[in-house]
Amino acid sequence: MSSVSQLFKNNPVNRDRIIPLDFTNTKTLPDSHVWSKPEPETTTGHISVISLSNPEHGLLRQACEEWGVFHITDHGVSHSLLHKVECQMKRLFSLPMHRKILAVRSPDESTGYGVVRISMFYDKLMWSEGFSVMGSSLRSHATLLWPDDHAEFCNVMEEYQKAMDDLSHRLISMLMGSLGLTHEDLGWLAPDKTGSGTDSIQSFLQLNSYPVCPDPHLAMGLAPHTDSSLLTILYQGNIPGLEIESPQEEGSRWIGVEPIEGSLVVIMGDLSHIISNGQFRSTMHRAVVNKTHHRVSAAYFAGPPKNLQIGPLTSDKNHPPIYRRLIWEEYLAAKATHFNKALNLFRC
Ligand SMILES: C=C1C[C@]23C[C@@]1(O)CC[C@H]2[C@@]12CCC[C@@](C)(C(=O)O1)[C@H]2[C@@H]3C(=O)O
Ligand SMILES: O=C(O)CCC(=O)C(=O)O
Ligand SMILES: [Fe+2]
Repeated sequence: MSSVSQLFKNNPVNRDRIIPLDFTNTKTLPDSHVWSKPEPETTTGHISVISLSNPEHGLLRQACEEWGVFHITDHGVSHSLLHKVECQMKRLFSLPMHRKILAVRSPDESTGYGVVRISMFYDKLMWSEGFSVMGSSLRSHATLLWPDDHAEFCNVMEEYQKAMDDLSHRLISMLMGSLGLTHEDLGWLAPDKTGSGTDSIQSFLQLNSYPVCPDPHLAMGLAPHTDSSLLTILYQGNIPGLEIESPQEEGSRWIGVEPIEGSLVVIMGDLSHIISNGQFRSTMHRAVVNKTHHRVSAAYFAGPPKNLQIGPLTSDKNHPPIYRRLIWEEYLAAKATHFNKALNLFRC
């Protein structure tokens, strides 16, 4: 068992915060899902688009420092695989509730159907449902959803995870390269040819579904949070919904990250903020919902290998480390208790 899975055992979610509302049978927004008065209109920003065929370190670094988010093109993940992932997500979330519930995540488990874990930190419920995949239990959960017909779903998700493993290795190397770090500085980041063993990154796949909502201005798809990963690779199809907090007006303005056909979105996580000694921004983001389109997204979270200590990689005497060293599991445990205040607990 991975130590991240062990962490779920130690931090179980309250059972009543796992099963989502049956959205298909809900024609008006229940009070439990009403968030706030309407906020100011979301604006759009110039989020960088970086081609991985010829990435420029300067541009990459600037995107990580200013926004903490960027689009990637020429990433090598085929259109046909992205299309298959989207179809399989829609297939899963369109199942009737009585069937999805068969694969519900148990309170101390990482894999299965349910609401996202951060739900426990908010009084109101979110207008979303998810399917989380970690480790080897994908097939057993998919069998519960489709007793005779789960092979296609599993094959597509396994192929996608493999593609994301490769891509995240490349991205992590590039990002660290943009900070002037070499493979010697980062032994473990050097691509692991086998993709296995203790040296490989740990990952987690979260499939999100945001059903059509009767009153989107009063609902929340996914509440504001930062990701606890090194980085997250998000496939959001072509329906807008992802928003990031404005770097200039934190806490008051949200900027929509408009989908770009065939691109993927990279979101810097808290651990990249730590490794870069506070230079990379781990952006607060959220997902909003809409009245006409069912939106799905697939978020792949990449973290360091099991039990590997990470910390600020800086030898600059003028900028001593501002965070202490930690392992991913330790950080996730802090996040599971202190949520958005977790990062501060690791400041030197
Ligand atoms: C590996 C992880 C990242 C995550 C917390 C978790 O331990 C498992 C669930 C992940 C997820 C997926 C949806 C959004 C998110 C904020 C959440 O509630 O659960 C992330 C978590 C995170 O980045 O902290
Ligand atoms: O669906 C989205 O656009 C955002 C998903 C996300 O932030 C997450 O899963 O952590
Ligand atoms: Fe996120």
